Amino acid sequence: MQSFAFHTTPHLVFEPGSTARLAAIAGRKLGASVLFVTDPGLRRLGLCDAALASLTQAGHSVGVFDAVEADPSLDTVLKAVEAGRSMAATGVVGFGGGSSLDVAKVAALLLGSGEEIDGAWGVGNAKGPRLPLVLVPTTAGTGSEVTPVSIITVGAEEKRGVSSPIILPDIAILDASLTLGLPPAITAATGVDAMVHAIEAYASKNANNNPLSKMLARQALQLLGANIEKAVFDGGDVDARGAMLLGSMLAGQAFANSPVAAVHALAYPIGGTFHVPHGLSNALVLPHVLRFNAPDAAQLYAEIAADAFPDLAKEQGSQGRCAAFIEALAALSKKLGMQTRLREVGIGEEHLAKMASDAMKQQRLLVNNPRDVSEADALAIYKAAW
Ligand SMILES: NC(=O)c1ccc[n+]([C@@H]2O[C@H](COP(=O)([O-])OP(=O)(O)OC[C@H]3O[C@@H](n4cnc5c(N)ncnc54)[C@H](O)[C@@H]3O)[C@@H](O)[C@H]2O)c1
Ligand SMILES: [Fe+2]
Repeated sequence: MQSFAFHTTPHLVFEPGSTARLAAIAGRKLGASVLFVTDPGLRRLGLCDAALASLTQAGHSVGVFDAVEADPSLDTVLKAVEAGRSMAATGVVGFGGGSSLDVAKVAALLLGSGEEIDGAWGVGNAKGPRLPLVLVPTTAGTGSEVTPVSIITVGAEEKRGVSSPIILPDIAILDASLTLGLPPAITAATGVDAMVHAIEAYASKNANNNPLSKMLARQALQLLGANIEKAVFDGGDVDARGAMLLGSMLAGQAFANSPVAAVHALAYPIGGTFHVPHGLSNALVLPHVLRFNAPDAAQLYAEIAADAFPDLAKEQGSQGRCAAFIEALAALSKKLGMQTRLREVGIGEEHLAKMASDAMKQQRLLVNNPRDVSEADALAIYKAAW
């Protein structure tokens, strides 16, 4: 049997309303002075209030850094670190979507170790130790609360990653009540992102592809497939919201240990350059990348097709079931009201060549793809998606 290693967040709490008990759940881990990292929209909506009250009532002094933007920049990370230094932070809470969680992860690393970000980019280069870290996701998408990855935008358009088990948090708190007001478009995009994590983890060619990730990916697809429409069209359905949050976490655990591939590699130039939300970027290329991969991955896609879409169990043969799976994914994006073509999100055809060349920089992801992708292949995929 193939050898593998598996890392995940050691302490998980899944309970609606649990952020009101954040300080009790964290115990003494966070120390006296807590840097709370979030975004301005969540602050305005009052979603952070229960968590903040819990921390202050437990006697922590709390500094709120609420300037995280979507696809956060390096500048934002450095400002968060500065805020943490000026209050002598002893612990960090990340509260929000993937953007806030990713900033909190790197801030905890740089504050704890004093290392420079330049030496931490890439896989396994962070030195640590980091400050104690608690993450609270408010979208059901990235799974960042259980991944060793932080994605930061560097310069005008390059998305770069820090990947190291050191930035897995001590605790992840999954409170589905926080996601009840997540707008339909963000619910759809983040939900599809989670589905892509499960699909790419399952079919990953990575040497560490392992049975735990495969099992988690399938369970994730069952939860996400059965609940994504309910969550988008009836956002107040707490059971559907809980299933999406759990599904995104399971998909996160899967891809944290069996990494994502060409869908993400081709999505990053769309998000980085054109500021299209991460989940939508993935959805735009998803059917086209899967069609490209099908000659080498039909069997794998056929294995998971009925997890996401139970009706596909009736499709006979792996080729037919794979093709039906890809069509069902394309139809899902449409049903959820998402744009389905690159031209619909304002990308001119003249940009496709540069995007294909940028996608080639994501070799850390492309090496995991079940089929080799050349720059010409990437361009053909973008053209099909245009
Ligand atoms: N670390 C990882 O493993 C990983 C994996 C995938 C993606 N990412 C990164 O995560 C980022 C995307 O994160 P995201 O998709 O979660 O979105 P996000 O964090 O950028 O948030 C998107 C918007 O949703 C709003 N929002 C979030 N939660 C809400 C709620 N409960 N109610 C109302 N509004 C809410 C935010 O205020 C924001 O305006 C990208 O930078 C992407 O590259 C990281
Ligand atoms: Fe993603």
